[in-house]
Amino acid sequence: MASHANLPLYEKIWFKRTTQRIMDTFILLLLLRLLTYRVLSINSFTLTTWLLAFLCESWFTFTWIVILNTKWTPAFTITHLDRLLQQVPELPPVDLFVTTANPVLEPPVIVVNTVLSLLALDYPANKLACYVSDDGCSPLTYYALVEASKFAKHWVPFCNKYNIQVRAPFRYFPDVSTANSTTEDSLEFKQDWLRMKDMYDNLSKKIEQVNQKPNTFQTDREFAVFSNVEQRNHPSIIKVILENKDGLSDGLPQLIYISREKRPEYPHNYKAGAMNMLTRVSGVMTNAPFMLNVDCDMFVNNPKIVLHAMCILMDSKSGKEVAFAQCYQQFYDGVKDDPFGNQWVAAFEYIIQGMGGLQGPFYIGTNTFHRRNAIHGFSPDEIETGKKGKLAEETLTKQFGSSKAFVKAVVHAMEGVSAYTPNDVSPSNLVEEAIQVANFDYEYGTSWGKQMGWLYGSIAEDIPTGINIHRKGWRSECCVPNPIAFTGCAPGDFVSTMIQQKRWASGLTVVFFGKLNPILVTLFGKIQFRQGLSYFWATNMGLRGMFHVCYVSLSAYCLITNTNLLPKGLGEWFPVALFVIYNIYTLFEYLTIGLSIRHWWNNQRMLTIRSTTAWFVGFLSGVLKVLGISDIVFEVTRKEHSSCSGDGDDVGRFSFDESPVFVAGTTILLVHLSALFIKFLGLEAGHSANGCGMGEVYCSTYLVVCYWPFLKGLFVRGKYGIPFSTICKSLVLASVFVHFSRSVISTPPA
Ligand SMILES: O=c1ccn([C@@H]2O[C@H](COP(=O)(O)OP(=O)(O)O[C@H]3O[C@H](CO)[C@@H](O)[C@H](O)[C@H]3O)[C@@H](O)[C@H]2O)c(=O)[nH]1
Ligand SMILES: [Mn+2]
Repeated sequence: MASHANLPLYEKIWFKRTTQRIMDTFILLLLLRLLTYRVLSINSFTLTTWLLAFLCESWFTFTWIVILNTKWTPAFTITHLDRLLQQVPELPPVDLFVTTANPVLEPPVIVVNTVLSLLALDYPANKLACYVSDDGCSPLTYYALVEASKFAKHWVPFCNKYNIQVRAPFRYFPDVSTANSTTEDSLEFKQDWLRMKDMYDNLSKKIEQVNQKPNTFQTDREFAVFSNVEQRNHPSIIKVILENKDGLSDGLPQLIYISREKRPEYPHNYKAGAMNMLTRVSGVMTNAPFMLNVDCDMFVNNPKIVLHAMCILMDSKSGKEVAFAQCYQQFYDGVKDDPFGNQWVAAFEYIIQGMGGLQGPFYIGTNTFHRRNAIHGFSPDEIETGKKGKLAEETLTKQFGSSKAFVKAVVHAMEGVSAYTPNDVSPSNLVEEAIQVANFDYEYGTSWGKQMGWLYGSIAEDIPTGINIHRKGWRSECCVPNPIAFTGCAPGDFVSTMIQQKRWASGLTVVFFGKLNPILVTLFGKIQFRQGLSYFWATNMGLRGMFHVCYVSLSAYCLITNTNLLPKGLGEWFPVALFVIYNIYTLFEYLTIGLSIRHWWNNQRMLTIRSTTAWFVGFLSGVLKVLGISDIVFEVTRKEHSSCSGDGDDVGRFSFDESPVFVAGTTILLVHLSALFIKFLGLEAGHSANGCGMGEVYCSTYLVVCYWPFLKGLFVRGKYGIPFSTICKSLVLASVFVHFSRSVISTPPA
């Protein structure tokens, strides 16, 4: 037994994918070949065409190098639970954060299931406190949580007794096979199972009923605080729903509901604001050295996950520099073969795992275990020195705000995990202190959201928050236990997917052009070179969209004007080879990890669609925000009970709305259709000797094939059709493009 004493709690295994390296290099050589062609053929193009093509192709080549850099030295981690329990007899407390913002898009029954799965974690209950932040300030969400806490008194013991794996009831019960236990006490189990199912059905019915008749609340004293509140104008509301006063390890974790103060004239910084508030409120109440953050739809799929994460964060050697352990995101009931390209299976496998071998994965906003000290903005060295020489209280107040209780918590946290002592005052007696730190004016003049915590200014708060942590010298690790730690809800349709993509692109564009630009932080911070390159890739999503649109327009322009972009004749082989090899290779990548050909094609098609629409539009709105011309709001994605619950046959069908994203898409489609039309009818404007060849025709055809769902959308009315106004706008834009191209070519150079 004692032999475990000094063994590491987790191991990191690096591995090599040789085929991948060979193929990557080969594709890189072809890209370089295209670039050389471009450089050598400068005289056969007009200057603008040449310059644009050159810029785009250099950008694509550079992007390819950056991707290689991210993918080439992947690593995964193995955690040793048995060693943890022997080396760390006293497990550290963990605060659990759940954020919700909109009771309509995020139905309370989903939030409740996430919370139930957290309350039922396989970890000493007296070490867990679950904090729910409700930016929707919805009495319904609160009511659902209160009812769920009653159910939890039965649900948690049931899960523990039978060692249930999926502890979110709405995922557990529909799977009827769970009712058949193989153990001896199966009769008892069956009875318990039925009893629990009954209670859960009751719970969801209650929530549903109240959902339909919201005025039921007005009579109840407990809900009095919610009367007359507006979502964007109300004082802080904090309700302690469950308390574990006796500190029982087999009792229930504490459960606290919070809706922070909001005033219409003040920004509340969306999710980042909510997370910072949660950090403070939990600091005042329980101040656990580690915090888990999940979105309201990400329920626990592996009840031992906290133990796995603790193996990483509590490891006495390498664990010390780890600021956060990031678990993968996986989605339940995802539409088959990922038609909207939003399940990210391949991305996690290749990109996030690749970063696992560098300074560590990005912080992706959810399913993350954070070290409180890192969120408080300290670097690993500062923790060491802070422990020795005391930091002046004045400085701390300036940084963290005027709450004495919270500043005390910060100092206490710095003393380290082993010095942790639980708060002897129970949360319900600390509500007043907590309200103070949840109020909107608390952060004025402090460092919250600027130097520490979740960063403000970008609606994609996760990546910059991670950059800010990494640049202080911290590392991060992937935590990938089997079964997977959390599963959640991918956007169920095309419109929400595009909303999400646009939000990411605009948010990241703001980061790219800001203080946390990856090049700057690599030069001036402690971000390792290759990590910096990966961040460069992550934050330039919008810019990639811009270059993509530029290239796509260029190829249409060439068709319309009968000029060429790609080499002709014998030289045609290498763009074709590039295209074919790239596709075979990505297909191979998908097949290797067990995905289907259909899945691959859907993702390829969506890559083209989203980068030329949502990323491009996101880029434009990000630039407007950087220039101070307009602001961006966080649009929450709709979460559904089951993404397949939709309209039967229509699952996976593309829906559209009036968003500018679809104007961009429709315009591109119309432009390419006209270009092909012009080419085949021989209506090109110019008749230069250097006319366009087959390369441009292939490009346009490929694009139209990718855009097939849009083409269908042109001829359908209703939800699955492109709105008439969008078609009109796109027609105008497309005509302007065609007309402009033709007029350029017919005007002889001065
Ligand atoms: O004002 C707000 C807006 C959002 N949220 C919460 O933020 C979370 C993420 O929002 P969601 O609409 O689900 O966005 P996704 O695109 O699905 O989320 C991804 O992208 C976000 C950044 O754009 C990250 O914050 C998320 O963690 C990450 O999962 C949800 O729990 C929301 O309730 C708030 O708490 N307050
Ligand atoms: Mn989400």
